[in-house]
Amino acid sequence: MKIALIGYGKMGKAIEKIALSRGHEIVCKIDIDNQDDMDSPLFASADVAIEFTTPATAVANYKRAFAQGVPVVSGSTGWLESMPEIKAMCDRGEATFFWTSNFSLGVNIFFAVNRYLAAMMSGFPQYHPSMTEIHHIHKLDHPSGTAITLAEGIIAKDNLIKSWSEDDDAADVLRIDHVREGEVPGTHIIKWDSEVDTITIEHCAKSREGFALGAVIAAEWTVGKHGFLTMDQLMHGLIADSHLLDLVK
Ligand SMILES: NC(=O)C1=CN([C@@H]2O[C@H](COP(=O)(O)OP(=O)(O)OC[C@H]3O[C@@H](n4cnc5c(N)ncnc54)[C@H](OP(=O)(O)O)[C@@H]3O)[C@@H](O)[C@H]2O)C=CC1
Ligand SMILES: O=C(O)C1=N[C@H](C(=O)O)C[C@H](O)C1
Repeated sequence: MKIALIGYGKMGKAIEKIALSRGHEIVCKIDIDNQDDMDSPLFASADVAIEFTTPATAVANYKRAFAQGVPVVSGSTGWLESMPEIKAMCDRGEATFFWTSNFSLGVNIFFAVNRYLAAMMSGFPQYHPSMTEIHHIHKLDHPSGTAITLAEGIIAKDNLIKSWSEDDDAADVLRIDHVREGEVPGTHIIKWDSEVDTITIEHCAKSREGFALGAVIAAEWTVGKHGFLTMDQLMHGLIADSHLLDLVK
């Protein structure tokens, strides 16, 4: 598979390593100083572009790749207000796009566990949830995209929690705190607290390798497909008994 990398930072470099080890070819690397190469025939020759840049630059990159007819797999976070516009482009047949807040297969299992636990908690109103995400000091956005996905899972499954917030502790609100320290790759902790006990679930990434491997697997899966593609679809293809995932959708 011919891959164009858009963004050659921490994730771009981790993805390059995994992609080469799986026999793929990197046909071009776009970074802040050679963005016009996205208009080149070399970029257009890619089977897929993998985009990891910044909240401020991601959407313009997607549109530039779509204009060249190149499908995009992206993990950039902090731009979700533009998601309806990007989805509409896919629905009109103008683009092929795969995005997830977290490509780690382990995190996607964690998403399912989170939804399952939240559904159970609808029957136990004495428990109230809160979330903490911990990342490296270079991260530009908060809360993390992963924390937002986890929060959406809780809101969808728990009858009592109606919204999330970074500063509101009301009974029907899920509070999300963020911590920025050192070079932490990404940790997400959800606590369900009652008067008598606390139930905690946690996912802790040990490195960026899991994100990068998931992004390359998603790119392999995307080639030849069309429209708006999701990690849920990919996870259904990956686990032997996809009925298990339907239980916690
Ligand atoms: N979904 C997932 O699984 C994951 C998502 N992420 C998300 O991915 C994004 C990138 O993370 P990370 O690699 O750690 O960040 P980095 O800052 O290490 O890398 C971003 C790179 O993009 C470059 N860049 C900035 N603007 C442009 C542009 N317009 N076109 C091309 N390249 C550009 C930057 O260049 P320069 O440094 O010169 O500015 C930098 O090299 C973040 O939004 C993060 O939240 C991260 C990990 C996993
Ligand atoms: O910026 C990061 O590093 C990460 N960003 C993603 C997010 O915002 O959820 C995924 C992962 O946690 C690492």
